Amino acid sequence: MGKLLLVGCGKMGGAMLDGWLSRGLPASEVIVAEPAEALRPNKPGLCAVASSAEVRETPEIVVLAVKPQSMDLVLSDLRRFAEEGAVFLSIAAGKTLKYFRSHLGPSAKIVRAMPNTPAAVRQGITVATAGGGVSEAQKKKCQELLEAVGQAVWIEDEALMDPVTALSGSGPAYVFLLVEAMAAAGTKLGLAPEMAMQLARATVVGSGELLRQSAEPAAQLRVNVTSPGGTTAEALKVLMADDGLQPVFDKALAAASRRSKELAG
Ligand SMILES: NC(=O)C1=CN([C@@H]2O[C@H](COP(=O)(O)OP(=O)(O)OC[C@H]3O[C@@H](n4cnc5c(N)ncnc54)[C@H](O)[C@@H]3O)[C@@H](O)[C@H]2O)C=CC1
Ligand SMILES: O=C(O)[C@@H]1CCC=N1
Repeated sequence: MGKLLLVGCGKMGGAMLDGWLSRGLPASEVIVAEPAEALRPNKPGLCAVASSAEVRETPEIVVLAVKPQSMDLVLSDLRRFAEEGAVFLSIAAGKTLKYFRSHLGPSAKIVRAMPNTPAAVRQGITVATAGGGVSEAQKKKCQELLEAVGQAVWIEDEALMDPVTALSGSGPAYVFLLVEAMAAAGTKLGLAPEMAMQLARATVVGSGELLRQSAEPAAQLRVNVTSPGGTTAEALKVLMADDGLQPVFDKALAAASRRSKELAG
């Protein structure tokens, strides 16, 4: 034992693999199972196969980075590793510890985690929860894997993984939509589409960096932009009205959280 098996090398699995390798994990310690040839990594020392059925040696950790809808099929071949004591680190939306125990055996060691796509630039945030039987040393190893692509936060209450998925897991999409919506609104006011997109993008990137570097809370950073009687105040009257942005986000996150629960089955 000792190797790491990554099952699924798509957007998230690929980003995590890049993070591990750039953090110094030797490629020879990693096996990747990925059916899509174009996504199967071709790196010196790294063993990449089309299917986990080809993997003989029991890995120390199996990272599950396939779609929730593919999970049943993937697990049918991996139960043998659970029986040998491998730890399973799943990043799949919705799939519960109970679900994994029902497929991998009641004593399977499982960590359920929810990262996000800024992991691709090591700026992700992952929330993780460990099932029974996972030792502190095993948790630490999972934490190292997750921290290779950003921050990692542990929680005890698994039920919170649904709202976590709705907030930080899906959250990057909301921010990108905000960029699209700001650019579209600017275009409607007469800006050329390319210029509107350049301004919207730079504004979100710059604001993100300000948020990262500043000790002030987001609400104060907002106040700092808002000159009394000025332009921002007029926009915020619309965005902060009773039918403004908050009820839209309330509805959107509730829908995502509900979907996370549905994916459990
Ligand atoms: N994309 C995102 O923002 C996030 C995704 N997730 C979770 O990560 C998981 C993967 O999502 P993405 O990377 O976005 O999807 P993806 O579709 O980019 O990657 C999934 C990969 O699994 C591969 N795959 C399918 N069947 C397989 C099998 N039998 N054995 C090995 N590999 C197999 C596919 O070929 C594909 O490359 C999902 O469960 C999703 O819920 C979690 C957090 C954020
Ligand atoms: O949309 C999804 O289901 C996945 C999980 C969080 C982000 N992407």
